[in-house]
Amino acid sequence: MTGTNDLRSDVATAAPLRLRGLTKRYGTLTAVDAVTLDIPAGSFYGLVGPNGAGKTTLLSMAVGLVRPDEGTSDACGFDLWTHPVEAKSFLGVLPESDFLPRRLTASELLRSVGLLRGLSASVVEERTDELLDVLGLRDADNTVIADFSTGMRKKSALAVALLHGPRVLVLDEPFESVDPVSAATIRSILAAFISSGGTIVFSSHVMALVEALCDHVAVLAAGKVVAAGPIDDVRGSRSLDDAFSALVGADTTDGTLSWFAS
Ligand SMILES: Nc1ncnc2c1ncn2[C@@H]1O[C@H](COP(=O)(O)OP(=O)(O)OP(=O)(O)O)[C@@H](O)[C@H]1O
Repeated sequence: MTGTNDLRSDVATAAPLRLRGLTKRYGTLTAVDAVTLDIPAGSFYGLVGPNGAGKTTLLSMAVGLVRPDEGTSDACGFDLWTHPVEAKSFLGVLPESDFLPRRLTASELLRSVGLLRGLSASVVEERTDELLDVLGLRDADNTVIADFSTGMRKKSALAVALLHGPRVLVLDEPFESVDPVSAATIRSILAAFISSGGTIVFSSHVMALVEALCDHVAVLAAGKVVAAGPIDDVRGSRSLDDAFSALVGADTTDGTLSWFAS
């Protein structure tokens, strides 16, 4: 059996995230069907697909939140299920669902999470202060999370994902419900994270955002990867929007409902 020290020596060269044959079934539905993807080091990787394509299920399996029926996920060389503590230490995760404790303020949340993740009290204080300022949450710090707007919760969850200094960020719809000013802030934070050598995987429905931010993209449809790779290869001479429609099937309805004219 390979020991943790042997595995750790491979961390520098291992792919930040390596998915092999990930499959999840719910009853007769195969939500994710044998997905294999390598997320290259330093990439800004977009995951796109229609509603119900399996993006959240795939990302949840990739980070160890949902157990796959088949397949594996490795973060920096550590399997999420056989070496979860090591694997998760490299990951910063923004899940889709609202998991935040409702009775804490953002700073109470960050302090608790930081200490639970083994950071020293001084580092936790420093990073909490910085995150509250950068994400514009300082003025809301006399408000508990239960009274936050959806966008404020999203920014608090992003702060939680960033706190321990992960190498890989896995973000499910990070820009959903976020106002344009906050979205610009989040974009700058993500760009700085990439510049400092990090890797990001994020899901989105907004093709313009994926085109503006990402160098790689995977298109998921009905649980399967239908295209993946450098974004220029996937879209070819088309816009990503057009490539997406061609890959997943364009909407052929004209949007008219029978009672519109009555
Ligand atoms: N816990 C669950 N139990 C049963 N079915 C589920 C469960 N979670 C997801 N599904 C189903 O799996 C499929 C994929 O869902 P998923 O949320 O992963 O898609 P998605 O691409 O993230 O969708 P969206 O873009 O709408 O957020 C859907 O048909 C969904 O109904």
